[in-house]
Amino acid sequence: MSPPAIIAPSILSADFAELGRACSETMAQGADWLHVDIMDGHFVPNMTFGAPVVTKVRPHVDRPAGAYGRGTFDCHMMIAEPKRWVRDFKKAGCDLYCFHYEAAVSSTAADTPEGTSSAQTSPKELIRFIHELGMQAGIAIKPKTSVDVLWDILENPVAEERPDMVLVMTVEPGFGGQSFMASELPKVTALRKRYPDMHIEVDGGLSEKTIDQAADAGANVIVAGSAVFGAADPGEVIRKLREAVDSRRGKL
Ligand SMILES: O=C(CO)[C@@H](O)[C@H](O)COP(=O)(O)O
Ligand SMILES: [Fe+2]
Repeated sequence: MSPPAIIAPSILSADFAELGRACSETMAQGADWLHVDIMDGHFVPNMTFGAPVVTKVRPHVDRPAGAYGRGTFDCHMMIAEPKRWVRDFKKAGCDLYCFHYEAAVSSTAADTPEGTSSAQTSPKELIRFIHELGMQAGIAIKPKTSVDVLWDILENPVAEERPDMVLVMTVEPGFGGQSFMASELPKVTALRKRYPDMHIEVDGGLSEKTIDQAADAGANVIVAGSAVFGAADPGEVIRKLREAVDSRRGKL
């Protein structure tokens, strides 16, 4: 049976002037995780914030012990140098560090604040590093990236080098409020068929209108920004997203 629904509102659509309060309120309305979009203006044509903001927001949300518990900070790293920021985000309170496959395979040497090189890292080395620091590791793919790039990474016999979650983007990364791309769902279907127990996250354009398609394909971690933060009753939206996923468990 596929894992239960995890609803992860994207705080990109929250009021940044009230970020701590927005996070604690969303959790009280029934969210499981908080999805934290980190954008660097290079990997995507937009910027958000870095580890210092995560450090300040983190204490507003309780985090019970154990992986994937309520209050998990699911950091979606839309950044050109994913290896460079792993330590900072760990210190800031990130629980799940989800980097982009495209960034990992194309990142080039650069100096870190410690003066060491963050030269090109293979996805498996990056996953191992994230695990060594005690975080869960996710790997994300953009719409133009084939799901086929993931098979070798997922089939790695070394457990520490395998991701805990795959994120299939259902919009081009960079902005909230875009239209859902159903064209990406065959990737989810293929992943769910091979990996019944794995967390598969979808991100971009998820709402009460699009959740049925995503849930049918087998997604269980649902990111929703504008649909939750723009709703008159965010708790009701979270409840409906959860129900759509959980009602399909065991039928996929
Ligand atoms: O990563 C991203 C965008 O790049 C997302 O997490 C969006 O923030 C989701 O927003 P909605 O499409 O749900 O409004
Ligand atoms: Fe995201």
